[in-house]
Amino acid sequence: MKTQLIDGKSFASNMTQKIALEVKQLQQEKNITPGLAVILVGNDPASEVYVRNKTKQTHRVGMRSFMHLLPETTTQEEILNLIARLNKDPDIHGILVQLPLPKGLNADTIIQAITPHKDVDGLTAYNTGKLALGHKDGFIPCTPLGCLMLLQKELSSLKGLHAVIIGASNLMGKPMAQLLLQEGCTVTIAHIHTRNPEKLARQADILIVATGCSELVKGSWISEGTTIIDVGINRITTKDNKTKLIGDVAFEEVLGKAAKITPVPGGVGPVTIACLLHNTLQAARNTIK
Ligand SMILES: Nc1nc2c(c(=O)[nH]1)N[C@@H](CN(C=O)c1ccc(C(=O)N[C@@H](CCC(=O)O)C(=O)O)cc1)CN2
Ligand SMILES: [Mg+2]
Repeated sequence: MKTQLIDGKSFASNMTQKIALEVKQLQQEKNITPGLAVILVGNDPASEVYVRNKTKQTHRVGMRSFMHLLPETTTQEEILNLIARLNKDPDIHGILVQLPLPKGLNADTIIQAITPHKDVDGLTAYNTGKLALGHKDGFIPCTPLGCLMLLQKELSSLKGLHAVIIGASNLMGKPMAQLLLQEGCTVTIAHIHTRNPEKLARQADILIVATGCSELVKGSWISEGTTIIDVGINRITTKDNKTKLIGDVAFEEVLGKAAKITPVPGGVGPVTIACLLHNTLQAARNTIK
């Protein structure tokens, strides 16, 4: 079987082109320019790359970007005060706190301080509850939303398919399960305590991997014809001292077995950012009376 690559980069580029047109229309018709505030605390190099990409894409679609780069020593109270100000600022339609936060800060308390109608990461209890109830008017976390869009494009129907998700985080695994359940998939979530995850993976029509463990999923875990969404982005140093990005799936080993797979880089990552812009546009539109 020839494994087809799922091109997230071009999917994201199509999405952002459409969003840019819609931003222009919103400005012309309603005099509203969507504004996104991003809070980055500390100097995590990967987070710095993602936040830079977010800013670049925000400008590219014609939105305003408000960057808050805070030192590692910033206190919980200072971050909560900043969020309280951003919650009230009418120029800001979306607020996100880049994760992970430095040790000593309580990420949950900080995220829950974001007003739900500006929570474009979809991580507050309000938006999590909306998703669980199947309400369509909440914000859906960007990575699982992107994965769903890619699956809908690649597969004619998701109904009845067995989706196995490896990883149960609030950012990815849990919302992904809710979304696929609503699409009519039979969903299995595997996590750190799951026995024999390879056995579950072999039963998957769709396998979604978001663990942060480089190449955890081996070729022997994959049955012929599975569609794989690899959410992992792991930076490794090669023997010749170069940095390389690899996924949570041993890519070379699954070629020839999987029907389709998202590459790393160029798979899920770019679509995550496009979904952030999609949610920010929605947040701005929601302010129209
Ligand atoms: N508050 C949030 N924090 C984090 C999220 C999130 O959705 N909200 N997700 C990830 C990081 N992330 C976005 O924030 C993200 C990761 C990777 C990419 C991306 O475009 N990756 C490229 C490679 C880029 C590179 O490292 O060179 C690719 O896969 O092709 C976008 C967004 C954790 N934190
Ligand atoms: Mg990718």
